[in-house]
Amino acid sequence: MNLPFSSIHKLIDSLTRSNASFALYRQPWTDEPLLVLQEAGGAQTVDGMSGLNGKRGFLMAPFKPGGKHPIVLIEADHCAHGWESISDLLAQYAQTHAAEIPAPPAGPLQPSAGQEARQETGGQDQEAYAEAFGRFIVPLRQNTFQKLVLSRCLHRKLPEGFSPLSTFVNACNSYPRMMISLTHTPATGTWIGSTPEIILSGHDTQWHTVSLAGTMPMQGDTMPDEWSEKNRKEQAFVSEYIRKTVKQFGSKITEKGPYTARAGGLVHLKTDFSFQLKDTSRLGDILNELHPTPAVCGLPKQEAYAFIEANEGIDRKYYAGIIGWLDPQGDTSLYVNLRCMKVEGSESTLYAGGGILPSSVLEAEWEETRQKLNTMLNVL
Ligand SMILES: C=C(O[C@H]1C=CC=C(C(=O)O)[C@@H]1O)C(=O)O
Repeated sequence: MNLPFSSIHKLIDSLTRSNASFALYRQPWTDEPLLVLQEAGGAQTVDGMSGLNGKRGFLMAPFKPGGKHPIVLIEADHCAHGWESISDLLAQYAQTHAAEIPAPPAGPLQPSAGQEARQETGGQDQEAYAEAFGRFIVPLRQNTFQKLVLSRCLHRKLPEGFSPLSTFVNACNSYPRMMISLTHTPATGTWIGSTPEIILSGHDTQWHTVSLAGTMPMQGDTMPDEWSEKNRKEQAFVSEYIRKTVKQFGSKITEKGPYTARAGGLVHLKTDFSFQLKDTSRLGDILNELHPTPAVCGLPKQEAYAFIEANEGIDRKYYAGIIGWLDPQGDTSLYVNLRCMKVEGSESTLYAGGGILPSSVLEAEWEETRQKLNTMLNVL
């Protein structure tokens, strides 16, 4: 994917410092950027996932919806696809909203060679992660939980001349299999992500979700496919949960997998679930049951949800939440917001987690989160 004209490039970057609400995204295996832009004001907030029933728009739901992190729906007052139409739309928008768009910062749009400030400014260090791992492993080994997902965050100083749009385009070019997004609303702030995990997609009666878990690094250009017992179990828990949930809502369920699927420099175990829905007016209810799947939370679900909030030691915000286009009358493509970062001022916060079972080993889990964090670090 190429960058748009420099004026549009600067404008998109400036919008991430304004009160505008927009989502720029690219679907897997396409080369076309899509823009959803709300005409004015903060995006609509929705009470609970079921409040999404019948609604249409670009959705950002946090891991745990609540006061500080609302479920947000960007209204599709304007939609465009391809840089040409996006440029036309944004040029018009800039004319009518000139007073609200901050001037671009002086200096180069893209960092020049050797300028990448790979400076860590904090986040969870290995010691804090080890302590959290200790808190998670005890109830797992006591069989209170079957699985828990432990996450961490990493703060990085942004490189000089950092451009959200350049990072978005870099991610599009580096990760053809993933859904890439650059989103901004006053309530959520700015997020950039590169996710491999669909939570719900489809149209009319034909619907799809996946169970994705278990991780190994790519071996050069080869996808490894010798999965450990731990990885298989970890993914089987997710499949079991999804199978049960899909049965509540859908019919004619078919399953394919588990098989090895690539996601950037990593591979995961994946199972596809296809099913039919009689009516699409309750997509919010389905999301309410599906989210958070044991790929990002744990089992039993409600207890794991509460345990993670009390013991993980980080605020996941919109990481491990839901991101994407919701349209009960048209096409829906919603993803779990993984391999993502929040951009704020001169800093970014990157997030990654991994499934912990009683047999988990601290060092291996830390290494896995490090590899997952590299997905976004590599395009920064
Ligand atoms: C929770 C994350 O990944 C999930 C998806 C695939 C594999 C996972 C794993 O192996 O633990 C996680 O369940 C993350 O990327 O932060």
